[in-house]
Amino acid sequence: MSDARPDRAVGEAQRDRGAGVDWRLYLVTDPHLGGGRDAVPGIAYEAVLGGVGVVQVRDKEGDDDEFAIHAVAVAEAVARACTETGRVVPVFVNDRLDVARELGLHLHVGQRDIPFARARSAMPDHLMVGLSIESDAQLGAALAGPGPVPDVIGVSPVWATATKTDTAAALGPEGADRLARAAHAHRSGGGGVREADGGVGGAAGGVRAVGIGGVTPATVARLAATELDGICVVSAIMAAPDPRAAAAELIARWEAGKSLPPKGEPA
Ligand SMILES: Cc1ncc(COP(=O)(O)OP(=O)(O)O)c(N)n1
Ligand SMILES: Cc1ncsc1CCOP(=O)(O)O
Ligand SMILES: [Mg+2]
Repeated sequence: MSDARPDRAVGEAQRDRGAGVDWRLYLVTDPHLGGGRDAVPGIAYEAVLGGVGVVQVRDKEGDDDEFAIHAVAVAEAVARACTETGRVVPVFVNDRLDVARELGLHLHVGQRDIPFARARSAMPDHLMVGLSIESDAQLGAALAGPGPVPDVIGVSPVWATATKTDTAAALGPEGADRLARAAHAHRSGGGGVREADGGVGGAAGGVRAVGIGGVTPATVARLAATELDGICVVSAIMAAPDPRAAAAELIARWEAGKSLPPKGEPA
């Protein structure tokens, strides 16, 4: 029997699947930058101990069976770190709908992957589906309704990056801020994907937004000054000599950036 659920009725509020998630620091894994597939679970474990709140398993090589074995290893490592820290860290699968469904993990899709609406309707209702957004037009289409909207958007790319070169043009922090504001302003059906809650990851309501592409310790502060709920990194953690320390530094810089007064206002 299929896990697919019918789309919610028009006018019905979408459930807030991302409530309670710490969106401030989202790790997307990469086997090459991490020193090979076998090294990735250990890096994800260390990264969660350092403060990563969301993990996405991304591996463009191998078939679905190989990917699934890899994703299970990463998810188990994240679960171990969660047991030790008492945190809850969701694990997303990049691109591969069938693997996400089979393993009961969340899914992230891009504009050139399976269409969001198809992914959403094929995924169990309790699991999140994230979507990459590269432009105002793409965000407008994603929020146009009346169907479900993404649980989180990856605003992509904020800056050009050597990690992924087949991207749209860089949005810059101003573009990322504009898209995050528009995502937060979205209210689905009967009241909103989430109400403004003031919790971890920002006080805004609407659809959550993380910024990806070229985020490093040197650029975090610039994004902390935007409406984004968090930052999303690959190389800043996967290629770091000490992934736990790298994650801790990124979170510390995000928090330090958040405590700075907005531009133009006195401290
Ligand atoms: C959180 C997040 N945002 C954006 C992306 C990029 O997705 P996509 O454009 O589909 O590119 P690939 O990662 O599949 O190469 C992402 N993975 N995660
Ligand atoms: C997966 C992805 N999607 C847009 S940019 C990117 C790669 C980001 O890598 P890095 O954090 O190393 O710049
Ligand atoms: Mg993709």
